[in-house]
Amino acid sequence: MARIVFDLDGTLIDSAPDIRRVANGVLAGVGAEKLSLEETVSFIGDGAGVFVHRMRAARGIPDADHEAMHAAFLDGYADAHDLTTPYPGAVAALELLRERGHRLAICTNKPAGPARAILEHLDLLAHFEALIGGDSLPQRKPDPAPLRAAAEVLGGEDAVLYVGDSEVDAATAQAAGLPFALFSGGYRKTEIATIPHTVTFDNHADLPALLCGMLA
Ligand SMILES: O=C(O)COP(=O)(O)O
Ligand SMILES: [Mg+2]
Repeated sequence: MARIVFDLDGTLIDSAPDIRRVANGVLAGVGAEKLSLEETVSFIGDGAGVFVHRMRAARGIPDADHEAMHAAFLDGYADAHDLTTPYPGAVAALELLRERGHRLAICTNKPAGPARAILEHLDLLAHFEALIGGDSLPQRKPDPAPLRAAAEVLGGEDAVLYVGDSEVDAATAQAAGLPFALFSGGYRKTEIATIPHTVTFDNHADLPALLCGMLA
């Protein structure tokens, strides 16, 4: 048995199209050019505030506009659901892990409200006993505190594994001293070989066996 903590965006769900739609609504509000999907993906990973900062930088929008754009972004984020899908095999993998008695949690840099809302919308929230978002603690990933907090909420003595898709997730697991499973098909920005990981996978159907191997 293990405590298995998952990242969310780019790991369990392909949420970039919804994030892009929200971002483009905010950009339209200030008369700026829209983001491509590739740009959107490249801005994801460090939470909503950093996302807004990166999109402003890309469009030359001044710091003075940050507060209003961040607020508008969070507003739209609250029900950004329609274009988001779980990765193929992810739901079955979560179900199997739970059947086997593992305890699951989420540690994401997405704000906790939108993270909870999208999981509820996809009927996945009940799989997770804990959810730590990018705004749940004063620290966010790659600080190890949110990952440790997610594991602590699960409680018990079982081993803790982290599953994620990005450089930030790898750094977080390293800082926490925990094994890390890297999904190669998410939103990473660099080559797999340069991202520290214990195992890597490109198909969620392989995840239960892989995680079992990490515990052996
Ligand atoms: O919202 C973000 O920037 C990142 O979200 P993630 O931590 O679930 O990948
Ligand atoms: Mg991610």
